[in-house]
Amino acid sequence: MASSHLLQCPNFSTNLKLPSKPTTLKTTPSFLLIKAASSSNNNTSTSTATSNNIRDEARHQNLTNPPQSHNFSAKYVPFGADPATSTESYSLDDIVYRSQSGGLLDVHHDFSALKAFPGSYWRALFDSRVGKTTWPYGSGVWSKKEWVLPEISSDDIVSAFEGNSNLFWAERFGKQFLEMNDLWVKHCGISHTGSFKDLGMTVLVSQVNRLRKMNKPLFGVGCASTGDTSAALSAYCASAGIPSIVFLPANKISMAQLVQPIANGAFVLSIDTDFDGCMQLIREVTSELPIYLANSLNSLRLEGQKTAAIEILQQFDWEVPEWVIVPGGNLGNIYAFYKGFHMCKELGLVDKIPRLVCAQAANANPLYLYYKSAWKEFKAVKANSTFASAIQIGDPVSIDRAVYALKKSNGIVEEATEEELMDAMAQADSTGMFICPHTGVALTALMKLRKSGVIRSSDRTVVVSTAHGLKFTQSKIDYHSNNIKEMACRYANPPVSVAADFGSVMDVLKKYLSKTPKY
Ligand SMILES: Cc1ncc(COP(=O)(O)O)c(C=O)c1O
Ligand SMILES: N[C@@H](CCOP(=O)(O)O)C(=O)O
Repeated sequence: MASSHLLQCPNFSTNLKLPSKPTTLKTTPSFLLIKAASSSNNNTSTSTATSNNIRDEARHQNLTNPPQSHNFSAKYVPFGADPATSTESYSLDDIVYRSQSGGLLDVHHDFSALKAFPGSYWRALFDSRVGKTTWPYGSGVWSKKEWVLPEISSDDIVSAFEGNSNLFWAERFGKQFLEMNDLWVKHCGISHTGSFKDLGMTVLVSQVNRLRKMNKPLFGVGCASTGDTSAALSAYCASAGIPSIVFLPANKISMAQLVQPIANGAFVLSIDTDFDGCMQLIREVTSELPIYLANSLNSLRLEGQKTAAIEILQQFDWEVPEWVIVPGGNLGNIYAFYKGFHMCKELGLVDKIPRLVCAQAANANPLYLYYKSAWKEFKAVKANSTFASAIQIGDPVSIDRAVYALKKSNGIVEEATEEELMDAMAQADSTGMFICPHTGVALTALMKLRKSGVIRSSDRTVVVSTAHGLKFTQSKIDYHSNNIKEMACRYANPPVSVAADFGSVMDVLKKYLSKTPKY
């Protein structure tokens, strides 16, 4: 074994000498490309010393100063299988979504290789990459590349520098409505296509890019969607020049969501069914045609989504919050959060994981009903219409993953009626946020758990906001116009129509000032 690791710093001209057994790394090395690097791609045009963009720069660094090789790797294994006894596994370069028994798959990382480096090393490495433009590590997802897709070449990555999303201190909302002073909202929807799906899609489309360069028979990528997966898929595919095909339930997604894949040049099928119907169809189609499946049934997606959990810990300087609340539909994301937290604990970055809460709309609540039956019997439901339209899902593909995550994290499932979720959204907006109805579902869960005393006033709590409110303006317009049947719209704030003359405007303002409490 060599006596030292020579790790090449991408941004600085000096090489860092690290001890051969990196057990304690007290100072932040400034940094370390632990090279991820099978260069199986055929895209390695030999760059000269003059680098003219960040991708070329990364390629040039690798050619001129080959970084320390490593043996990090990942493969597909059947979800929930005991690694000690199961022999079934697949390369990530295989096109496979299900195990032999028809069950889910999981991406399994070689923990023994990752564990050769202590938690302090990983914390310092991840921290060193935040806020940079270095390809591809400036992305919040690819800053954790060794834990995501360790073997992909940086050249094959399709990224919009996603992640690194705002962890917002909800000071006024916490104080005013919940008597909490340590409430945070992780704004995953303030993102390239306006939802957390970007985190998973950069990984999936990057892998497809690699597979196509390997001449695997893949014409394009397809998904069923309630509007956010399709937006992310079409944007990342368009950026890489890969065809995308999206199946959308007709008249069940917002205009803003519908126009995203249209604008990005996807082949859009508007199908007269619900999301579960579209999901069934895309599964059948992708087993017949050379179209790669991009829904979270494909476990690659969750590898990207799990980085939001790591990012939360990082943003708290590696302190672990008590609670993390996630709205759930197809149920991949709740497992992705569990996986991110679990990896941080297993690899010594933190010493515990938060308790997870999965929040569902009462109109589409199969997980909630299952939880309430003490996990006795799962029954898919017919999902009814909900303002939280992106989680109008009755037969979630990741049900087993969600149950696993909740059991392992001492988790809870809550639900929100239409009135509760819309009121919660309006309340949050009235304190300066502009959230989506799904975040309203998560906030309702928080309100209920505060009321019952399960979540205490001082508990550090993170609510995951999954999409941008601007995608769901029609629901806000309906609410603030008092235009929703059988809903009181208690926090509606409709505009006042007034004639265009000084007297009328003054009358209206005087009335307003006399009624409004002074701050
Ligand atoms: C905005 C939004 N929030 C929450 C979810 C739920 O995520 P998951 O399907 O992973 O449970 C989805 C998609 O389903 C979504 O688009
Ligand atoms: N909300 C999702 C539903 C599909 O979920 P996925 O994570 O399995 O792709 C969407 O926006 O389509």
